[in-house]
Amino acid sequence: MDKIYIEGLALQSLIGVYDWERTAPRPLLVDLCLWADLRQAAQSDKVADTIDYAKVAECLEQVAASSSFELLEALASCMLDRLFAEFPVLKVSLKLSKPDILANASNVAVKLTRTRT
Ligand SMILES: Nc1nc2c(c(=O)[nH]1)N=C([C@H](O)[C@@H](O)CO)CN2
Repeated sequence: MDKIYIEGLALQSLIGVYDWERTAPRPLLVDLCLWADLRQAAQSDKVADTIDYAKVAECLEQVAASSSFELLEALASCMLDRLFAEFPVLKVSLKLSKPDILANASNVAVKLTRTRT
């Protein structure tokens, strides 16, 4: 199956379990793989025949900016729900990273993979 990738998408969201995290939006990173049938776009060379990755990025930015979850898992799940609702994707794998939050780690992340039911 064909795939579209977005890697290192920088977003901001109010997210975290603890009070000290909930005073200001925090930088997050998204790595995304979308499974879709890209044969028509490959043939036509028209953006209207594919999933526009710029529109996908806008969608994720909007979800992140307008939400205030505690857990990365919850925000990632909300993002997947929006992607399935707004784009003809067959399967999505989304890694959501929260860099520089743990003293002795450069990054923490969750990765969710879902197939359209
Ligand atoms: N599995 C998770 N564990 C934790 C999360 C999370 O989102 N998923 N979040 C936190 C805190 O908000 C963290 O960012 C700061 O300690 C802790 N564990």
